[in-house]
Amino acid sequence: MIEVRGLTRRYGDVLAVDELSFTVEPGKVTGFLGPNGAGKSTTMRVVLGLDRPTSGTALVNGRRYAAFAEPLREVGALLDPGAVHPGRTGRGHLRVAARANGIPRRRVEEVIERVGLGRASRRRIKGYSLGMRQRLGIATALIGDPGVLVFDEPINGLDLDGVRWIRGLLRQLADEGRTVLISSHLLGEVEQVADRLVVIGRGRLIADATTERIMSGLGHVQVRVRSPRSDVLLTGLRERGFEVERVDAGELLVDGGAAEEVGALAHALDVPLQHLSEVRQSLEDAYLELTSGSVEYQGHELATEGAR
Ligand SMILES: Nc1ncnc2c1ncn2[C@@H]1O[C@H](COP(=O)(O)OP(=O)(O)OP(=O)(O)O)[C@@H](O)[C@H]1O
Repeated sequence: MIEVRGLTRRYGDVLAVDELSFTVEPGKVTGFLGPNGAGKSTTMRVVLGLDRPTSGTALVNGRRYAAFAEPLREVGALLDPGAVHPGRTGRGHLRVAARANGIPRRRVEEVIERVGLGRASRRRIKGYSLGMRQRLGIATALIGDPGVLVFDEPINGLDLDGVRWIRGLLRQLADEGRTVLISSHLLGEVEQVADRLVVIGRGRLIADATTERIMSGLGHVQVRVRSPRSDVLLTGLRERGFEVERVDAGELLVDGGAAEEVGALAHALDVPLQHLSEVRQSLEDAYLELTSGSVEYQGHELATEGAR
């Protein structure tokens, strides 16, 4: 389990993380979402003991990272897959990591197998593709068989095969009862694999709930309607509290209702319709709007879920 409580991190004038609190539970994949600069990496670095909080705490299994005598056995991290010695082979890199942490050498072969690095593990890292570097980074994270995993942007930049593979692996790791936290700046990357989402913007918590709940709160629906008597319909809709925008002489865009309601009202007013449809804003657009802070987007619906 990871518990972030009232975490604040300032860099001079920049408030990178602002009073952030959330919990990452075992047995689930939790997506940590927010646009570039939202504070995800900073939060993860504090969790991993690589940065100090200005105030607040970040605990792994109830303790600060620095308190662990053998941290790789508690928490595995993928932060920067480029930060490896390019002249070493993948296997050599894993052996160094194992030796430095008192981990038996057989684990090296086990993790090579698990991430599907195979024969590539005998080649020098400088010749690795991004996907292979990512697999090596994950193998390194898994070497101590930790119960908690923290992966910063593990899906970013992978090809379709790589994305499928990593989603499958994340699911397995959670099903084994591990705590899995993955960051991303794209909703589309994590919506399929994450059970829960913690969404942040400008260092602050925006939403913390199941993926299903957050997805159903996103995506703004409008009704597009065309009628030769659109002025009558416009008046009728406004009288009933709908927000209506006139697109042109015959076409209206209606907020806050479903197509059936608009159709039923048109029928009641004896207004003929030439077109009636629902238009849903793309989820990615809705998410960007939510995180940009430009709109208070269904704030209550998306607020932190009490019951888990
Ligand atoms: N060492 C640092 N010194 C100064 N400012 C920093 C430092 N690290 C991060 N920041 C700033 O803190 C803010 C949050 O950055 P952070 O990297 O945590 O965001 P992020 O959500 O991980 O974004 P990205 O997806 O781009 O990695 C940004 O404004 C960033 O410029």
